[in-house]
Amino acid sequence: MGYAQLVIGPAGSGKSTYCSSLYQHCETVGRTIHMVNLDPAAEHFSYPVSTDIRELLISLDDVMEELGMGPNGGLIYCMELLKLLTDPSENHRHLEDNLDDWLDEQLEGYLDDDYLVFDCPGQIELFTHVPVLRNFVEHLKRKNFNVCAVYLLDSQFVSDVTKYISGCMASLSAMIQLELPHINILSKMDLVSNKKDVEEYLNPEAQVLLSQLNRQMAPKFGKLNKSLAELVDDYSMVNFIPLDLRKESSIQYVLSHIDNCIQYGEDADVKVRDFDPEED
Ligand SMILES: Nc1nc2c(ncn2[C@@H]2O[C@H](COP(=O)(O)OP(=O)(O)OP(=O)(O)O)[C@@H](O)[C@H]2O)c(=O)[nH]1
Ligand SMILES: [Mg+2]
Repeated sequence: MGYAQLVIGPAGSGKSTYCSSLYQHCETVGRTIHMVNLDPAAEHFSYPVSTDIRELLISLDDVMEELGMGPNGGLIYCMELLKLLTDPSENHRHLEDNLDDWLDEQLEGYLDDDYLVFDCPGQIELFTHVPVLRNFVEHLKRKNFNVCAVYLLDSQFVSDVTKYISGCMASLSAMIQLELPHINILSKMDLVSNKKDVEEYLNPEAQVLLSQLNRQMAPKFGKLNKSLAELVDDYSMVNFIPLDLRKESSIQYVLSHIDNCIQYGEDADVKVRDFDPEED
């Protein structure tokens, strides 16, 4: 049995920074995690990468140059290639392996109880309707991994109810597409000066959302607002944990939620030193 976090969320929401802080935190408390880069466009890392998808892929630069694609379409193409590589062209001969074979090969390098953290690209298509990430997850599950989706949303984007709702919808579509245990995180809390503005969205009441939406939007949206507020309420898992990377206790809190989701440490003798939240 292995354990894995799939770190997803919109571009720039703080996924790689979270990965790096998580890695440092685990070093501090004497816990081993392995970092996997799934972003073909990534260039610099502030954590040691133990598995890197760029070894398998042609680089995003090549795709953009050879096929004349832009960065977003190019990246989706890169990720889709992982599945399509049954017939690699002359130029792409090193792409013969498909994703599953590559993943198998990589996973052989890990031990039974290892804990992997996958830093994903930020193209929202990848976890809303392009099947590649879903297939990837299915394969991890077949390999006996307990996987949790960790969805990051930038706290700067929940400053009002309409932005909050659209953030929820994106998270919800990832939840539905991936069908994984799912933790929502509100990232970059250090940038929020008035915590009250954000607090009401951490665990919101449908009624409050509805009245705020109605106040802000034209009357013709009334019916839609009601449905949206109910939807967010029905999926009561659409709530958010705030994350402030300056605070070890905040990282620890988020990590313990995720661990709980994937049942990490329930039966294993987990080597975690006692943690003192006062250290921040
Ligand atoms: N103040 C602050 N800035 C942050 C935090 N997390 C990330 N950032 C900044 O936000 C920007 C994007 O962060 P990344 O970690 O690269 O975001 P990402 O989600 O990996 O981005 P993509 O991989 O491009 O989708 C960078 O400039 C980071 O320095 C945070 O907790 N606080
Ligand atoms: Mg990143």
